[in-house]
Amino acid sequence: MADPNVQSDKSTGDDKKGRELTIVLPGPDGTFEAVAHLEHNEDVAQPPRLVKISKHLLDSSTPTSDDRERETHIIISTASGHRTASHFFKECVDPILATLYPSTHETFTIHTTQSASSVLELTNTVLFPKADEGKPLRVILLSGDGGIIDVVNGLSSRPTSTAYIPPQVILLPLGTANALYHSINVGKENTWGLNALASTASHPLPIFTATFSPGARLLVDEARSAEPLATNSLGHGVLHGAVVCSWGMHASLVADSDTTEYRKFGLDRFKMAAKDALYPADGSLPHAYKARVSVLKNNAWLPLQEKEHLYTLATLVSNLEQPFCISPASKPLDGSMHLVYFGPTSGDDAMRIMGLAYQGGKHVSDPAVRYEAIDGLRIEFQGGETEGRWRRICIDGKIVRVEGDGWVEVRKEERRVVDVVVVDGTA
Ligand SMILES: Nc1ncnc2c1ncn2[C@@H]1O[C@H](COP(=O)(O)OP(=O)(O)OP(=O)(O)O)[C@@H](O)[C@H]1O
Repeated sequence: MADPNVQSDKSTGDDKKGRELTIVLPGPDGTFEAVAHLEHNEDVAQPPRLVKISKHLLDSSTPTSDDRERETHIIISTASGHRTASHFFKECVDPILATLYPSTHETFTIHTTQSASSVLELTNTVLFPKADEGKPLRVILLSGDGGIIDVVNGLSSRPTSTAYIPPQVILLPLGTANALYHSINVGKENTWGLNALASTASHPLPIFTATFSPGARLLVDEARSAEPLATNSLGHGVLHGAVVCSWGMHASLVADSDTTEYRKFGLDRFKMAAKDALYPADGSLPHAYKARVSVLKNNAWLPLQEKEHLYTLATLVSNLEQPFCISPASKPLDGSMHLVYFGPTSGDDAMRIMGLAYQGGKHVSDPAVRYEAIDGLRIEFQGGETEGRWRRICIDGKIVRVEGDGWVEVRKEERRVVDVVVVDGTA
């Protein structure tokens, strides 16, 4: 899927070969276009550098649209990924915004995170009230999946009025995995979301709701403390997601690798934690996770026959990292939910299966893997796991520990609380 407004220049000198990126951004009023010349970082996990930005007037003298009505908020999540969001904003995003929106960019409000709860607080206190009174908002989010999930949860936490307008969110992938960004832009050149800065096309973000039994706690501060969840009218804990709900191997490795120490290794932290989980020091097999697992299809809950499990994952996206295709049948923002499942096996076999996911999602054809479209997933522990570490559920990177006889139930959510800005009308 090539974007005609994005060019990778591979014809320059050897040292820069393949590292240049040119993005043509149509001015929002149709009278000019901005051309941003960038240079990719040698480390592909690091954002590009803006070399030059120029502006060209177009022949058309009739402005096509004007986006002055949309109030813009910029969220810089300082601790996401390699902690480069602030630098990338100052050196790259801000000059592009100044060129695209010369008369309004100074009115854009910049929010820089101060703590792990900053995005949720901002959403609750600023974004939700404005959206709920019908103010069109644009949110430029420099973060990983955690940032958008906090926005989604903040906007979903209260009933909305009839005036509610879903904020438009522009995702700039400054986190580690950036699953949502890479799934929306699968197969395209990585522009770090910059081409979306000039787009007004958007698509509703499909989300799911995870409901938890009483006593379930959100683990925070590297699992040093546990907090209660927001609750629904029945008093059950609730968390919304747009990417993944998992239990077993995937949830454990996300949880175990979410420490400052592991985070220094970027994406490799997941592989390092996977090795630790799959090859226990005493030489035993990976843990066989015990619970009753059911899937929701056509309004009926169907229990799996297996009583022990290794990998249980429901996802709304295709890619959990850019090269890690967990669900090849998922199309960008299509609202489908897929189950990826396999039972207890050796560390080598689990690594082999996961390796296939890095080959364009070939694992789904492996006989050991169950892969199907579902509408929901339920996990009931029924006292089968006495240790809390085997009852950790991952919702888009957040970890919730469920009680010994507790449960979690995940369903696709009908509500749409944010729209994601897309380019060319395609997701
Ligand atoms: N100033 C800050 N101090 C403490 N925590 C912060 C601060 N800014 C952001 N955070 C937290 O850091 C975490 C960053 O998560 P985020 O998902 O954005 O990045 P990531 O985990 O590197 O990427 P991904 O989820 O895509 O793998 C979030 O929990 C966020 O609340």
